[in-house]
Amino acid sequence: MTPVDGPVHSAVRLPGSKSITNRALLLAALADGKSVLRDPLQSDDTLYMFEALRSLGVDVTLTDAGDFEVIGVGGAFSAPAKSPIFIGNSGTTVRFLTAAACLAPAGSDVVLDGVARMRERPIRDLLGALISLGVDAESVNGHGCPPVRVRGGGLPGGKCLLRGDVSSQFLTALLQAAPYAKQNVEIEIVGDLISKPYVDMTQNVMHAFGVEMVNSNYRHLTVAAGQRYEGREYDVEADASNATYFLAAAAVTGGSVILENLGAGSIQGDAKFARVLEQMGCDVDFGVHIAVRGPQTLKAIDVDLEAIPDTAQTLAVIAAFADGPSTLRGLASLRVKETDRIAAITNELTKLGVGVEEGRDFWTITPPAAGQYQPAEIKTYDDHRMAMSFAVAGLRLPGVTILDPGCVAKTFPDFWERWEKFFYTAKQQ
Ligand SMILES: O=C(O)C1=C[C@@H](OP(=O)(O)O)[C@@H](O)[C@H](O)C1
Ligand SMILES: C=C(OP(=O)(O)O)C(=O)O
Repeated sequence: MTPVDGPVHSAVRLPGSKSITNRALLLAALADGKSVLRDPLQSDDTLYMFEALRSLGVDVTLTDAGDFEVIGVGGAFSAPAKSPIFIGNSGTTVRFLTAAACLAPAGSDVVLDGVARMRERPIRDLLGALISLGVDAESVNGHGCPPVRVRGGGLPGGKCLLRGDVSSQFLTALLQAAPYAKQNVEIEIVGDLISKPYVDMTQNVMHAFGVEMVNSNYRHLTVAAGQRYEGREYDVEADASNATYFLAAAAVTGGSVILENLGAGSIQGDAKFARVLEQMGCDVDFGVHIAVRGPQTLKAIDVDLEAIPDTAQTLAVIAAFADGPSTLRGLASLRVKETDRIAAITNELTKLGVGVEEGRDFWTITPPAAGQYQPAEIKTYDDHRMAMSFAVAGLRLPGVTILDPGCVAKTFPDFWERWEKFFYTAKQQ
């Protein structure tokens, strides 16, 4: 990569949100009637969901306009056409479908499997909650990770306990399937719930498709039986997690960036990342568009990112250019994502000459003195967010090479084209 020679002033339109696309696809698939999802994300993760739903008998198509058209199955999937259904390394797809798979016909088994890393990502607590709700479900290899097998025949429902500190996707998965249970579903969260804004997003998308839940302070959540999703036209927001790399460009170069299609009304917690940059000295306009102007000198920060985990790697790289040591906390869930993200960031920032102290759930990141950064080949560990975060370092430092840049396809297949266009547009201004 070639560093930029001054502040970046630019604007960007982002593709759709992964998290919203995969929620909307599933709810539209379960709904009564037809849905059209506008501006959805087309990437590995959403295409795994798309293909899995097709295997479960859902008529879902991609239109010439780039929309997803979905004919809902009214709460009852068909027996799977494929076994196992392959879901790559998509956490949302495997967790959401593990809960919904019991809506396949009685006597059929749905098996979900993924890449080697997916076979290390936890799902035990979700299976335990489903079993409490009357579903026959198991981790096929008995180690609490995919592949999973779920027996069709419906969701009896009732009460369950669910650990909150591993992944909020377990809770989202249960809530999304819950309206089709025979009895009300009541979930009690044990311990603290992480990634809470994703549960708000779930509530918002379920509401948009006509289903209500009661969320008592993220401790006790209830969905009444007998509700049904209704097909509709639905606009998918731009992806706020993937917006962070562009905002970071403003922060580390002292430039300015406008997100053309993301604003304060977003239902994504990660849209608040701009507020974190504000604490580092950026000027932030949080209006119809989110806009960030970077300062002359970025201030170091001490911040808890438990609510917005997908922004942590972006901030780690930004912190490497601040005026002193920063501490990023609340990161325990990063250990079980696409890779062990805590270790991956420590390894790769260290190669650049940055001081990194790593704990179970935090980093303290100390920038080197000016001129003491090192060139490096950055490993990406099959993690899209490693590639996109270190693209930000490449704006400031010579000699940054990103290995396996194609791993961005998980959520942002044309990231590199848009990143280049972003700077091309910048130079025109
Ligand atoms: O519900 C979602 O769409 C997501 C929740 C988060 O996972 P955890 O709840 O496991 O932190 C996030 O990291 C992931 O990219 C998407
Ligand atoms: C953690 C992520 O994805 P998932 O858990 O959905 O695989 C991510 O996109 O950063």
